[in-house]
Amino acid sequence: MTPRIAVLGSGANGSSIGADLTLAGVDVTLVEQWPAHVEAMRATGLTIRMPDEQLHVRPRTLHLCEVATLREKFDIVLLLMKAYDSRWATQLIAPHLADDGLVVGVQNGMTTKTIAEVVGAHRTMGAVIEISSTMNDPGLVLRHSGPARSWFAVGALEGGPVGREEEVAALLRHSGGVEIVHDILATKWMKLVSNCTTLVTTASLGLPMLDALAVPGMRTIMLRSGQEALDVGAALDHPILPIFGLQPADLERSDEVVETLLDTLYRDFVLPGATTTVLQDWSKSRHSEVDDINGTVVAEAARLGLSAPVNSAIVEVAHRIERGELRPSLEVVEVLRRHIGD
Ligand SMILES: NC(=O)C1=CN([C@@H]2O[C@H](COP(=O)(O)OP(=O)(O)OC[C@H]3O[C@@H](n4cnc5c(N)ncnc54)[C@H](OP(=O)(O)O)[C@@H]3O)[C@@H](O)[C@H]2O)C=CC1
Ligand SMILES: CC(C)(CO)C(=O)C(=O)O
Repeated sequence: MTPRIAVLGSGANGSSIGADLTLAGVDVTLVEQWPAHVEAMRATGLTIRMPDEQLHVRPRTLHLCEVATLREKFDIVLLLMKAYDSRWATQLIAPHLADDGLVVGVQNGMTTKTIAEVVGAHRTMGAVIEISSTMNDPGLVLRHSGPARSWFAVGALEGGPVGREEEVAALLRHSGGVEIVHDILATKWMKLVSNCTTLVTTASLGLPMLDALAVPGMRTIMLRSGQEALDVGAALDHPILPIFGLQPADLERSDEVVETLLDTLYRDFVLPGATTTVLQDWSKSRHSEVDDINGTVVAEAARLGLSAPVNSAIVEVAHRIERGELRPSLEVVEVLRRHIGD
């Protein structure tokens, strides 16, 4: 029987993957919380604009409130909501997941265990996603990195559905390169290191990623943030593993890991003018994934009796921005320095 697939959270990345699966003839349904986006996809279709090509598809769509009308169960749910929405989104879809179905957290942040707490480790698959994309208008995604420049990792937790990774990899391969990994938590932590380096740091200046990196003093703050995350990962016994298609030999020098990740991300995935998913949230007046990214490093450091002053400063600044006390701007470089104590 043809597997029934859902993309739960069809924002920038969910829509891109959903469009690729629709074009490939997969039985896929896009479930989405932004009413105007669902209505636009139903009325005129979904457009994915990439640097070298444009896709236009008519996907099957569901408003979140229509999930309750579903009769058949899904075999695989690709969860592409923001990390902070993982628990309730998994609870929402759980009654509509087949007994041997899988929920795959195709997100930033350490969401795999959260998903497993809801549907069980045996129905959970972890994933790392590297697609750079933006969605500002309903029905239209600007995908900066097409399938040839997108990368995923897929892996099961211990006690999870080991051996079924290929079912998920086969789907994601329509959207980019896929590696099956044996230590998904360590692989996701490596992505967290990259995210700590780039996401909230550059967004807090209100600039596209490339411009923010060029601001004097920023590269140092970014690398220090990533290094703290890497150090906390080491204290958690996470090995250094290659992501973004790198090889183990590329990360042999432990003092250069964060810089290599940063340079690889900027070289292979980020286009001029591209803003982070965090700045996209802020520009829509939504809160960001800061607590799932830098906040996770601070929390894990505290649990281990360590400190993470740079990530603490970044969390504090992001919370001030989200409370409306600070605007993302160049002045934030100084604010960050003061919080760090430089
Ligand atoms: N975007 C990127 O470049 C990258 C993102 N990621 C990660 O992928 C995951 C998904 O991110 P991404 O696709 O960017 O997230 P989006 O914010 O685009 O989408 C996530 C969910 O939020 C909803 N949403 C977004 N804006 C609004 C709005 N104005 N009102 C109501 N709902 C809204 C989305 O629907 P809709 O947007 O339709 O409203 C979707 O359901 C995250 O974990 C992210 O960190 C990883 C690599 C790169
Ligand atoms: C592409 C980028 C930097 C932009 O949001 C990102 O979100 C990621 O690498 O996870």
